[in-house]
Amino acid sequence: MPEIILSINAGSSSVKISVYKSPNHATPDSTPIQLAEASIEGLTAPPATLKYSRGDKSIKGEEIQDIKSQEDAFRYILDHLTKDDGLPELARHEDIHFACHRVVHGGDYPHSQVIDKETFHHIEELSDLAPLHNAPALSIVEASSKILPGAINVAYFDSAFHATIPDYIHTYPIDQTVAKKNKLRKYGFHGISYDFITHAVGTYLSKPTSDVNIIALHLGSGASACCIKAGKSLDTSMGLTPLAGLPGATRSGSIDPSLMFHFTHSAGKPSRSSSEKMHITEAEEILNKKSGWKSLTGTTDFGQISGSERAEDVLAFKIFVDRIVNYVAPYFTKLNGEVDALVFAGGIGERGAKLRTAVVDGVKCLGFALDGEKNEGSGDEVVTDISKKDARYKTLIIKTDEQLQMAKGVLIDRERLEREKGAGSG
Ligand SMILES: Nc1ncnc2c1ncn2[C@@H]1O[C@H](COP(=O)(O)OP(=O)(O)O)[C@@H](O)[C@H]1O
Ligand SMILES: CC(=O)OP(=O)(O)O
Ligand SMILES: [Mg+2]
Repeated sequence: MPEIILSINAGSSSVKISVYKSPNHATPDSTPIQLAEASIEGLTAPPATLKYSRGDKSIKGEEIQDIKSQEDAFRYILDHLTKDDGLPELARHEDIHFACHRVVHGGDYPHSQVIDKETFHHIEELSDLAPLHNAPALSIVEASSKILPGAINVAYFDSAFHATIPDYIHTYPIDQTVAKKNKLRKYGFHGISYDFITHAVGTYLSKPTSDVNIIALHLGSGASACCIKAGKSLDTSMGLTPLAGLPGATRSGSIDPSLMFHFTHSAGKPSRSSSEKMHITEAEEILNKKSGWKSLTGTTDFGQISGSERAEDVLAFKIFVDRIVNYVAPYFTKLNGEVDALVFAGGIGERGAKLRTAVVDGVKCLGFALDGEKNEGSGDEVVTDISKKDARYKTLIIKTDEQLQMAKGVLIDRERLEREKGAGSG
């Protein structure tokens, strides 16, 4: 019997939820059938907006009030889905069999986990290392366990895709006794998206994923770059936490680590937003929540920044381009120049034509070049080739879909997940 899968992607500025039905006689190679997709965006730039699509019905961006957190967004969307008469497959909460949750920091977990008390507690312990993400995702898991007691709640980790990064890349050159004891290493994030992207490029180029070599850029409210060699993560720009690497909506990205001690004398003190469940210092608060585009321009909306000629916006735009280019060239050399494509994904990567133009211009000496018209007009396809005809290397836009990647995972791993659910209190 077809089963209903709810796939929940809690980002730092948005919650995206898709509803799927498993096909009849599903196998691990089957693709879940999407019934509806809802998102609430702009959590860091209120009012939040709702988008919804089901068949031909769509809501393009309706302003909604009083949605202040990822949990509010989850409850709102679930209510919207169950009340939609055109979605009879999900009329009651009991109709949902699997609820997939994107969890950004999964520590050493190499793959998805059914969320029982122990897993929940372990993810909670990692909250300090993903202050914008793990706690909001867990608030959704808690709500989901109460509202959907019959569903199997599964955590999919952003960090898991990067388990293949070799030790000389994931090790920081610091005292190894402390590093090992406190598990201080590069983990990397946006992995569910990079997994989707790797498969999409393989399908597009008719290659097995194990032959895919790409430089992928997931650019959203949080932004990162990933060097994917033979279908596996070789390196990525985020680190122990999602703060490292590229700047984001409210995040500084990499800076000189000494800077904070000159910025404020209370860098090491607990921040006011620390709670019993999450301990973060003043420094972490400033660099995660009060930096990035917000600190430079006053807005977290990169769409607004790219369309403006204001000096602050132009500076923010140039900083982003500079930091992105700083990753593309080294990753190109790590791949020995054997590159299938440079890939743009995420809210800014998919919608920011001007940013793509500037980034590709910054790496044109490597052999990348854009077709101006294709770059302006990407449609609904999963993969859009925007490279100039005679470019040495391809440039692609990929509409990444973390929700679909998680739902596919359910069909691949369902036996293990059902076993884990049976073994634990799930
Ligand atoms: N036309 C556009 N050009 C550039 N950036 C855009 C455009 N539209 C939206 N964005 C940006 O996309 C970002 C959100 O990306 P998304 O990947 O959905 O976020 P999240 O990190 O919460 O998952 C926001 O900074 C938003 O301003
Ligand atoms: C890991 C991360 O930064 O995620 P997001 O871009 O969704 O905030
Ligand atoms: Mg995201």
